[in-house]
Amino acid sequence: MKRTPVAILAAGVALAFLPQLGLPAFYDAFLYLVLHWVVLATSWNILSGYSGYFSFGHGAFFGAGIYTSANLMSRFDWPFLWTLPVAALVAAVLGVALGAVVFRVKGVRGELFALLTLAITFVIGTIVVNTPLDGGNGVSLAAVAVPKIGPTASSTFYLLALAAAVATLLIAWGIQVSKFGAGLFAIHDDEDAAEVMGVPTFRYKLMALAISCALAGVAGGIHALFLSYVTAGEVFTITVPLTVVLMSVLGGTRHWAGPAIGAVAITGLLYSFTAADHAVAGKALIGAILIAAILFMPDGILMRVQRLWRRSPALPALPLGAGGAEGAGPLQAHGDGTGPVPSPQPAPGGRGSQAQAEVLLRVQGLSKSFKGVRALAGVNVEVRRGEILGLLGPNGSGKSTFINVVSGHYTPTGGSIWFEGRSLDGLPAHRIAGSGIARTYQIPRPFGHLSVLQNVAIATMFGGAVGDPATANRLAMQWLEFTGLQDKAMARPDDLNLHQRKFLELARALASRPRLVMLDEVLCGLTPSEIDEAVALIRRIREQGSTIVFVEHVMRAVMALTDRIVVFNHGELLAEGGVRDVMQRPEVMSAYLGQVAHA
Ligand SMILES: Nc1ncnc2c1ncn2[C@@H]1O[C@H](COP(=O)(O)OP(=O)(O)OP(=O)(O)O)[C@@H](O)[C@H]1O
Repeated sequence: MKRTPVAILAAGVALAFLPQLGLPAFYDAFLYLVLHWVVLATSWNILSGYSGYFSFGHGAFFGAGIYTSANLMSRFDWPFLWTLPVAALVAAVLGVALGAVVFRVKGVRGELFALLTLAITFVIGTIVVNTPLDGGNGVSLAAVAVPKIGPTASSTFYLLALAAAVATLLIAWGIQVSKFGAGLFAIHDDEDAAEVMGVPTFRYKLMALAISCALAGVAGGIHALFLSYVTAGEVFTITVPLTVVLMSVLGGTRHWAGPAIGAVAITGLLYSFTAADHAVAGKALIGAILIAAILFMPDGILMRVQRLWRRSPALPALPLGAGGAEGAGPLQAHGDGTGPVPSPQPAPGGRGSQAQAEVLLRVQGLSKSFKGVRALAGVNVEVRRGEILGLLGPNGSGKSTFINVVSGHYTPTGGSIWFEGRSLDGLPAHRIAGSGIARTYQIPRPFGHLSVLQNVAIATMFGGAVGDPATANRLAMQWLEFTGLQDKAMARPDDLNLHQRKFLELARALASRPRLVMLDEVLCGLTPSEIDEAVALIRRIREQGSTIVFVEHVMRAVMALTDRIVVFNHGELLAEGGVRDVMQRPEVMSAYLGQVAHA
């Protein structure tokens, strides 16, 4: 069994004996509040810290839990403990209903998402006040019996919050080290790139929101009875979201334990000042600490401590598996069918034999317009299994748009796409990736907070359907060996030069074991010797079985690599055929080569 969950459980069991010491109720109440904020901050972090969708609506879900439990207890005489699962469910359903709408709108990210979730808090608060749920007078729970879990009522609340905190931390840890967590971290850094690499972004965000809300709902349910009298004016405020954001940012949002550390620090400080009758001074001090933390520890206390511990300032927290290279085994000579093994047979349809090869990708009448700009105007293209098809054309002729539409990054305006005989029409990008198509970006788009190894491991997990992060890390290491980046496995993408970043794009594309790879100007910006290296690598990619669509302006690479070319001009197919034949044609010379000659 893994050490972390055992440690969390052991700490939980040890803390459960605290009430046996017979401490004054004051300490029970203080510890209850600490654990209460641990649950709230950690649950917030599961969506907002991991995926980067900063929510200011946590008060709404917490409040939904409070009012669900309060009403079930006061109106329907439900036993307190029975109300907790319902509080979790109501909060989760509320979150899913919100996410199902909001997560579909691409524009609602960042600050817009934060503002929208805050607005939801006030809307729900207004509804609660103006309905019998609260009625404007609040709900009194003075008559509700506190279950006898601990020796006293205050110790019961402490034990309930402890159980909720242990469960929440275990869930947060489990998500962080899982494939699900890796997908959330990828969404955090570049949602569109994550989707194109096979991460089901919509489903993952919805799942994270549902879990986050359910845990907040449980915290709310417990807190309702702890308060014994609840009013909407105190529940549906900005205080809850603001506090959990501060706690998580202080502790560190990229680690399951970060928000808990922040919660302990801030609650402890606030309480010690309140107890000493210096509440205002306490709040001012916390403000100062937060400003200092944001300035000097922008990744949070935990990350800073981890860096000092490892004496490696560049090393980020490792969300995948047991932690980066430790999980990466030695390169397997022939792998298990998912790593970069040499193809036992020559690739079907090498140079000169494409006429007989099966059609892998068929694109018919494909068009794409951007508010009046016709980027693709009904092109028909066939890509044959095993070939390297060059996609050429002057600037703005629609080459990148072709890749963007086929990979699902953009929805086409018209036409149809068939891959291995199956229609891709209407499929989301992650399902297109899952069906065996990978792409690189003209300007590399690595996940900036993840290591080079983790970047590739994500492609292995989602495009390559590897479920276990440790296996994904091992396979990712093989792809780094294949592209010559093995020495950079633990570096951040920011530490790579352009050449290495382009090769990282290639490694990520290959790691999903695609049957079709679309390379968008991978040679752009490279030196002549780097281009030679890349050309050799692309040959090796074809040799190990992939079909390649190759968008490129570097003509010597096009000449060296392609079996056939198609030429676009103004979003239309201008010519196609053998590279030497097509490039001699006058219409191509004037459209494409003419422009290059004048460039
Ligand atoms: N997201 C977008 N919004 C608006 N217009 C776009 C968008 N993407 C592409 N276009 C337009 O579509 C046309 C085709 O662009 P595209 O990037 O596909 O050309 P390209 O052949 O790849 O060019 P280059 O060789 O310079 O990369 C251009 O006029 C471009 O301005």
